[in-house]
Amino acid sequence: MSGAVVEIEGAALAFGERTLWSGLDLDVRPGEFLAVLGPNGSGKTTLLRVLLGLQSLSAGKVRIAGRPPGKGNRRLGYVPQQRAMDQQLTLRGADLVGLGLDGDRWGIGLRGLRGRRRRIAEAVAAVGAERYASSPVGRLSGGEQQRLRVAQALIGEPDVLLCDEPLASLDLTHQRIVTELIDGRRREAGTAVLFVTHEINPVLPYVDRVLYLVGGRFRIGTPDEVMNSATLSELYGTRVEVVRVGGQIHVAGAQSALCEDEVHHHLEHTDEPVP
Ligand SMILES: Nc1ncnc2c1ncn2[C@@H]1O[C@H](COP(=O)(O)OP(=O)(O)OP(=O)(O)O)[C@@H](O)[C@H]1O
Repeated sequence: MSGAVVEIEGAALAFGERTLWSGLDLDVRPGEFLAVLGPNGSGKTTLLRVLLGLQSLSAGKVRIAGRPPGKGNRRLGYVPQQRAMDQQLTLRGADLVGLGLDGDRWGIGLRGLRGRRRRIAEAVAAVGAERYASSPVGRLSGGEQQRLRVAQALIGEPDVLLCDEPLASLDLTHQRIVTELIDGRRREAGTAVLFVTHEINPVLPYVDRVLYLVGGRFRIGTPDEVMNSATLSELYGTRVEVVRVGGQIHVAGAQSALCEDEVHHHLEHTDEPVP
């Protein structure tokens, strides 16, 4: 036993002729914060789907807390990519958060019910969502819905938290609230965090290691080891300039190396920070 809570060994994933990544070996320790970066279509979400047991590997194996993914693995929390919820959805915010407790043994009776209510209230308060916790989620803004999803993922006290661009629709204040919440959880409870993001800067102070995927290749290391001109130039196969300004990382020049149209489209603004 390596002590890692996520163990990925010799993993490969291909769809038809296209290999997203192969030869991926990665152990994630309890409490570690791993940022998963890479351009559109590089396989970031697919990696999370493998860990969730929703996608099988083409080769290799994956273990979460020593067990295969899927199989009722309650050790996982998941914050999906932001998608607007159906406006007609009448489920209340607090009930959405409470779904994260499903499968917990609350027992029957008032004590179980009170305990459940208290935990939901605490989770709602932790993301600052008290004001709208009783409203139907379909009527809430994208950012409000996203804070409830984070509360839902954390309430089950997971050993591993999988986040798919959880900051995408949040303003700067709520980006900070959510990242500090996730950071607090991993520090206090040793939850390992795999955080897919296009933008490393909002989480840079927390990141222990980066997994950077590009066109079937990848690098794993500390932000300093991966987010530098030499490493990213090698990964993209062209000259890429990485500059640190005021504690932030800016990447320029990667777009010319990317051959997929959608990637060009995504990166067409030269001053946009490249993932
Ligand atoms: N079940 C599938 N069958 C075939 N191709 C798939 C399947 N699932 C994903 N893909 C393809 O694999 C590629 C990687 O998708 P994925 O969603 O993992 O990328 P990503 O890195 O998360 O991208 P983005 O930054 O755009 O969210 C995409 O080209 C996608 O179309």
